[in-house]
Amino acid sequence: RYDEPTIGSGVGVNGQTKSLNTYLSNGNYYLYDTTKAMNNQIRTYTSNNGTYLPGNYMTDTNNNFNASDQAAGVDAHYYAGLTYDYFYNNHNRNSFDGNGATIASTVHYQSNYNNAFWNGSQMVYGDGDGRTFIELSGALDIVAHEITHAVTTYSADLAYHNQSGALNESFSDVFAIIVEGDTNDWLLGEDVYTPGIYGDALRSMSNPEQYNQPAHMDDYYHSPDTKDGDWGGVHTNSGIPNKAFYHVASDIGFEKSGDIYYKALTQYLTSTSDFEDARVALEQSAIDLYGSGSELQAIKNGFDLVGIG
Ligand SMILES: O=C(O)[C@H](CCc1ccccc1)CC1(C(=O)N[C@@H](Cc2c[nH]c3ccccc23)C(=O)O)CCCC1
Ligand SMILES: [Ca+2]
Ligand SMILES: [Zn+2]
Repeated sequence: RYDEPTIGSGVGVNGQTKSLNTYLSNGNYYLYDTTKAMNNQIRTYTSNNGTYLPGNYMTDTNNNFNASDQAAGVDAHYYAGLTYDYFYNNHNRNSFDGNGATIASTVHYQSNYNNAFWNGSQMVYGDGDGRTFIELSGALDIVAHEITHAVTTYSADLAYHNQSGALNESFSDVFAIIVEGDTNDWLLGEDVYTPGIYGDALRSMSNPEQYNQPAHMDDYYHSPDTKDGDWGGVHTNSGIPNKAFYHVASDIGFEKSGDIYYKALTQYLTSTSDFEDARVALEQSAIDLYGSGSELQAIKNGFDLVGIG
């Protein structure tokens, strides 16, 4: 019997059916995508509500992943593929390390786990408790947010505390929004957050204050550089550069802003960059790509409006 790449189907967290790149081996179909460049692989596992990582491969006997306990894996796999495609097609980056690293995701981590994370090697997704969240891999913006953390680690490696940490967070939110690619969608996590409440989200790029984030340096949130202080409030102060991005992308669109932000992240920013350094890096990236024109002006304007001089 030959092992071979196959195309299956699956039903995601929010009930949509999608085509999946799978792999047939010994009569079982695996969430294992070998179709990307240089045979980069996208592999999706389940922790079966435990804490083992990566856990067990998610498999199916008929290549139709439509069971309710498969939905989180379907979306983790499919959205990892979409995010891989974004970085490869728009920035010629082969996976998060630029060298075809395997993208591994584990779903059903712990029980009722209301969060997700990149653990330095792979992505990990909780199922949510059904009230605050449903399975977190069901949101493309969350999957893209996590994979961008890996891109950042292999590029600027922005230290995860204080302003560099808030930038780390902001760049993950920025590429989450760009990968989703909907100019009306400035929200993060809306597809899996509070299923009982319509229209709310974890964060808003256009209106950070709506979810208790500052949108201006005047309101910078001073928090302890500790785990309990969210390392100086990295998920709070990201609202300031996030709002700047909202202004920039509203001016020049997702394609140009994506190219400027990618160049800054991969060629200019370093682990200790702060908000001012980010402005300088983004201005320089705009000049490199487009000269001193409207794109540069958009960066200046966006950062002026949030008080980053
Ligand atoms: O990647 C990240 O920045 C977040 C990683 C959080 C984490 C870190 C280390 C160990 C475990 C979990 C995860 C996400 C996040 O922004 N989490 C925020 C908000 C949040 C989600 N679930 C929560 C539960 C309680 C409190 C806050 C939260 C946080 O952890 O602050 C990103 C997109 C959605 C979830
Ligand atoms: Ca969104
Ligand atoms: Zn993050």
